[in-house]
Amino acid sequence: ANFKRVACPDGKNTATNAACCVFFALRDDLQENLFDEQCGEDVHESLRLTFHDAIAFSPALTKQGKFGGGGADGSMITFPDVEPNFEANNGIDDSVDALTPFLANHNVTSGDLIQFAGAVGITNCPGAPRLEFLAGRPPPTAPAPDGLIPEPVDDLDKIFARMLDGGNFSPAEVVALISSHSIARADHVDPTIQAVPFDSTPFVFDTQIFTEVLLRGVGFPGTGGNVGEAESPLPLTDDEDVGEMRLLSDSNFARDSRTACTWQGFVGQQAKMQAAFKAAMSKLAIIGHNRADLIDCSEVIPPASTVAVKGAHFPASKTHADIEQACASTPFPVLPADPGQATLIPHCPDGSEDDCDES
Ligand code: HEM
Ligand SMILES: [Ca+2]
Ligand SMILES: [Ca+2]
Ligand SMILES: [Mn+2]
Repeated sequence: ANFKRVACPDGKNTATNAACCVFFALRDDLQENLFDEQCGEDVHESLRLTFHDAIAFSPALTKQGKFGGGGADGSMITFPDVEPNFEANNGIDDSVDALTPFLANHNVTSGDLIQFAGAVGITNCPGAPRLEFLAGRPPPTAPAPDGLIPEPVDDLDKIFARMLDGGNFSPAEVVALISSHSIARADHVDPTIQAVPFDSTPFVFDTQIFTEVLLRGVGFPGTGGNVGEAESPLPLTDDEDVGEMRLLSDSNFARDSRTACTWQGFVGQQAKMQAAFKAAMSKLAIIGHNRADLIDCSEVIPPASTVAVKGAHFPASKTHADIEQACASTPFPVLPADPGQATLIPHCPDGSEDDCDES
């Protein structure tokens, strides 16, 4: 092996492989001009885009002689008038529009840009692991066909089959990937409210998503009756501080006998969740490619956030009695409860209620 580092043309950095050099400036540009070094909306939407670009890949379709999509190939960005218009990609155009300008100033492919942005972005989120980043995805050849993105209304048989076909993911790996919903807010599930968080800490990559989705649902934030939505334990809403939303699919993962124990097993287990998410993301990020064809540029990803993360807890007004135990073999762990009445979930990463221009 040759351990000599190459000097990058920027005169500032060295790299294990010359192919990694372009990513240093891209990293700094993304952090300064898109993410603002925060775990805000653009980070969340970039992470969602890593999934929607990658999972649109189907060996099952290829076997039928049809084009099954190119996986993590940047098709979402290169053909912006096709896949972003599919119903299951509603809202993905925000991240496509945000990332596209970076291609003008950085010599990278759209497929590399998407996975790189996701990995860089989540380093702004307390609690998130540092992901692997491999470079060298070729440009996409065509947009993926419709129908390959899981939707919250889909039953679990359908979601598990799609995730197996698309990324060779087991149900346990699907649950690990849902850690991403710890830094996630819905803009399009309920048309009357935007930036509706899936847990009470949408700017922290913690295990609250696994804790809170197991709480008994009591109502809907905004309006009821939306497709793919289940009742939430914390629907309290006040203006921009919209209450928590639960996706029907997340509700099902938490309660289905195939995944309930994996789901509960992440409650309060931050390091275990981080490791499982990182491993599953390593598979997701290279769907449609051979690992051996890519170059490891993980060194360009910033270190993980060192901001301390509060341990798993019941949000104020909730206790162990509100848990709907679904794992048959292991009792739900004992957790502390925040005191007092139910509180609103802040709309902004800095904890304020408005003026952060994040929707
Ligand atoms: C497998 C089943 C999944 C379903 C049914 C699903 C569904 C959804 C839905 C409906 C939204 C709300 C979109 C909106 O209305 O704005 C959402 C948001 C999000 N999803 Fe998923 N998702 C799944 C898996 C994943 C995976 C595997 C990832 C990443 C690895 C991911 C990352 C995200 C993120 C980060 C957001 C928040 C985006 C934002 O805050 O703007 N999801 N998901
Ligand atoms: Ca794609
Ligand atoms: Ca969270
Ligand atoms: Mn959003």
